[in-house]
Amino acid sequence: MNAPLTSSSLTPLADVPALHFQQASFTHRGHALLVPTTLTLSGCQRTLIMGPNGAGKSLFMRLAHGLLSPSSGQVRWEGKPPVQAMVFQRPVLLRRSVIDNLRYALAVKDVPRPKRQALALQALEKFGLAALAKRPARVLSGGEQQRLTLARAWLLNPAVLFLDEPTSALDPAAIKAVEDAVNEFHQSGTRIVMTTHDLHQAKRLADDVLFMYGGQVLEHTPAERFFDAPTSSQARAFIRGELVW
Ligand SMILES: Nc1ncnc2c1ncn2[C@@H]1O[C@H](COP(=O)(O)OP(=O)(O)OP(=O)(O)O)[C@@H](O)[C@H]1O
Repeated sequence: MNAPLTSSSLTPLADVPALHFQQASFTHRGHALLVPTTLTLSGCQRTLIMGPNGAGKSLFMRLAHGLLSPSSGQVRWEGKPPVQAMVFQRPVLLRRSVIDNLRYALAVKDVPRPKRQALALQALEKFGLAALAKRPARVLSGGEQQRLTLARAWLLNPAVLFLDEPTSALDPAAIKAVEDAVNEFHQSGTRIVMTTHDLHQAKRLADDVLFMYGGQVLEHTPAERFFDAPTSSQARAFIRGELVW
């Protein structure tokens, strides 16, 4: 990460509203992919969602972000839904230049045209992409594309940033760049909700851990407690590397 983005694009963050799952479930063709779940995400925590393949982590996150609606129960923000951004495992970018991807995001956000170029350039500088500004976004390497999606999210100044396995296809240096960015979002007051399969990454980043298995949230606890003394046998097996699905 380079220089801080001083003229933060947009308004400072107010307190991040709580997100309540109230008996929220998701069923598909008679299969309960998320059993009725009640929990609250609050504050500016970095919540890491862990669990084996198929546990329901992405599904949970899509429900939280509003990309899916629960089959029963509610997923509800306390008050007005905040500005949110989501970063996926495979970056979703427009077939445009690197800088145009950022300018477009600012246009959608109704940032006045004269300000867009300067803000986009600052974000590129911050995420180490300035030299690539004019390159087509889709020819960037995986790590560069992920940095671009983070730069775009940064310009949106989200109160909540969802990340679905954002580093699973990246090399160690690119992983570090993403983790540094996540921490900068966190320090600027953004709540982080992120899935990962990497226990070491979860230990580095997590304030709290949400552990899922078979469409259930089995644990939602402070990270230290989760790693030192998980309460479920499934989480203990997962931490030992013995729970595959
Ligand atoms: N929109 C959907 N409609 C129907 N089934 C879905 C939907 N989303 C997810 N599923 C199913 O729900 C289950 C959980 O999927 P999900 O992607 O949430 O798992 P995950 O824990 O993120 O797994 P992985 O670690 O492999 O990414 C899977 O069996 C998947 O096929």
